[in-house]
Amino acid sequence: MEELITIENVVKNDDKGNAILKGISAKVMDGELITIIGPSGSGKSTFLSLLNRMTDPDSGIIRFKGKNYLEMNVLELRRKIGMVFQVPTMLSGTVRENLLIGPKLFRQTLSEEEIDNLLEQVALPKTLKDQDARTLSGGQKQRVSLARTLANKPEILLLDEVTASLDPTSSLEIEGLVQVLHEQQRKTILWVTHNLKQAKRVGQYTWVIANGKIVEQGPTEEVFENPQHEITKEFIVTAFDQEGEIQ
Ligand SMILES: Nc1ncnc2c1ncn2[C@@H]1O[C@H](COP(=O)(O)OP(=O)(O)OP(=O)(O)O)[C@@H](O)[C@H]1O
Repeated sequence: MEELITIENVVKNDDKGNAILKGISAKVMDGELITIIGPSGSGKSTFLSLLNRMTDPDSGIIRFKGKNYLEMNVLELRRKIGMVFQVPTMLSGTVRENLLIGPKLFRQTLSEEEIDNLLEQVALPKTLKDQDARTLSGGQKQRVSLARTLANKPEILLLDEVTASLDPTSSLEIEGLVQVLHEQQRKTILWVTHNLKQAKRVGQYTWVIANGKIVEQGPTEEVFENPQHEITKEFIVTAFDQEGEIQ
């Protein structure tokens, strides 16, 4: 299995120089689905934003297939490593126009067949193509947002709380779509979620970020069933306790 992303001792400070991420090292192998969990404010979103160069580390190196991020063209990198956010932002225009935006940056377009195919991947009817994207429901917008990222044919998908603002049904539907992308297209996925049940359900591997460090990483089942680190134990037990089901 190929090593896609290599993270070497990455430090990221806030504007005042306080460390948000305090030396993170990790590897992402081709085809993995990694769920990233951890207490609120621990640095999960900051970590993910470094991986598609929305921001750069203060020290340390991130590599994609061995190449230093800083030596890569940003647009090209974001095309290969796509990101989907908690709140789907639709640009003005139809669903079709929203899907064409990414390829347009590279002077490319999508055939109607490719558009239909993208809509099919996110389980939206073709008939939505001509609808104003801003009139869609929250769940539909998140599907378009996912399809818009997929239009760039990314090798890696970064998902930042993508189901957090959806109702439980839409959330499970998006979850299912992502799992299909992973299983059928072998997409590599890093998925930050505060929904521990979701992290447990979908993850192959799970990383726990606490206080700006990865304090635990391993196969998802092991992390949940037999956490090694005190912070993880407390975090998982407290969360499941609140939901009324310690396992
Ligand atoms: N641009 C910034 N300037 C200053 N502080 C920041 C900035 N971005 C993030 N932080 C701080 O860094 C810490 C980590 O934030 P981050 O959003 O990465 O955490 P998180 O684990 O994703 O949290 P949550 O689960 O609540 O979304 C927080 O204390 C946050 O206030």
